[in-house]
Amino acid sequence: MQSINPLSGSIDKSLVRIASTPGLGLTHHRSSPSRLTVKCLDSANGGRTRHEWQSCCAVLASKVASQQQDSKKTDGGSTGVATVNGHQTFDFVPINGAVAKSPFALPKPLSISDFSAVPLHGSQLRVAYQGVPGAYSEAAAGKAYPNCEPIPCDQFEVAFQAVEIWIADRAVLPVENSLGGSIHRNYDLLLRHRLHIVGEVQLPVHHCLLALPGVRMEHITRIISHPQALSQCENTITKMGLNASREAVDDTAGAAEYIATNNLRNTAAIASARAAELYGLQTLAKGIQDDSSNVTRFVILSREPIIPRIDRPFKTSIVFAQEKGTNILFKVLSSFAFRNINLTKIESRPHRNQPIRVEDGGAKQFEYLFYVDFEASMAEERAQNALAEVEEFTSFLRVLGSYPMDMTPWRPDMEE
Ligand SMILES: O=C(O)C(=O)Cc1ccccc1
Repeated sequence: MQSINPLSGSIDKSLVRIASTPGLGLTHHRSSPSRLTVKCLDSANGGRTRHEWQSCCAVLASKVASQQQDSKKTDGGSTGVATVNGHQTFDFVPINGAVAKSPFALPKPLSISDFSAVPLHGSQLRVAYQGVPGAYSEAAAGKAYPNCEPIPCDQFEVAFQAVEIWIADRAVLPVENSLGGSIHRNYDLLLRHRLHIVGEVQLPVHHCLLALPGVRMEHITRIISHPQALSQCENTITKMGLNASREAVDDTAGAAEYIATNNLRNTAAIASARAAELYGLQTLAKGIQDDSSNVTRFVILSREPIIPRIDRPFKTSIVFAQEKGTNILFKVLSSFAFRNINLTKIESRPHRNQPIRVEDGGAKQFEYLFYVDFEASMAEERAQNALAEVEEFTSFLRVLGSYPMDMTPWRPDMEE
């Protein structure tokens, strides 16, 4: 029997090779006179080590800082110029006659082809999230690390990469919601990348319907938001009798920012009260989620796993592929049941590396990967024994992380 390393917890079998993210190299170019951008290269084209990355980032950061100084001088110093998270910003601009904080006053999201170098801020933990300021993921980052520097990214993939290339220390990723269910794409990303889950955050989510100041409910013909937010509010919106199309965008706060930036008077966003404040929108309705107890679960990702402990409640997340045979899933689940280990989640996803198995008689079976969360620490013998047994029924098994459970007492009226 193969032994399990309780730290990394990985038991990769040679039969199934799940590709880890290739090593990334770094180059930089100027995309505009005042903006330095960073491009990623595959390691095959001359990748760099982690330490080289760190020094590259530091060099880039100082170049950006000096460029910002230079452009401030040449611009002659425009009124209301400020700095947020080390980014040059413009403080207050009028939107539709109202004085609101400009979307441009907030840190710009990192994008995959244009990695703006983020200044390194001493010992402050940098937490990457998908979206723009005001997104629920930013609130989740703040709940996990109250003094962190949140780093907005335009895609989840970019948030993963930001950690992998040391631009950020952690990434925060929504994985499931009590009303909307699992965020499937993020399960796939967990497998594709080699980051470790080091924590979880459960965030009560209270959605608002936001529009430009002066816009009334009857003007709204379009509602835009993150697909999860649209699905969490679907019944309420239908009951409100709004004759509006729904459109999915990358994140809730991004929807609010889009309305403000484009002065869209027929469009409303589903987003947080904080997004309304940041982008100068008014709240047409609040608490529009279909159930007041609407909670989103986020996982916190890091380059290194944490050391599992037994002095507080821990959860462990695994992913596995079944070995050929009968009742495999039942056998796997019974490995936990016999040891009184509670399962909190099971999710199946298509096995993209090997989506179909052709049986002897020609029947085609779809192949799945199973994601399971259970309430035990990898430091516990019962968890190690359960996984050793699971390994016998699986062709691939990986521990995504063993981490403290979010035990924050919860009330439906807790506002985010
Ligand atoms: O779009 C956001 O604000 C996110 O952080 C993703 C999300 C969307 C809806 C509920 C919880 C998280």
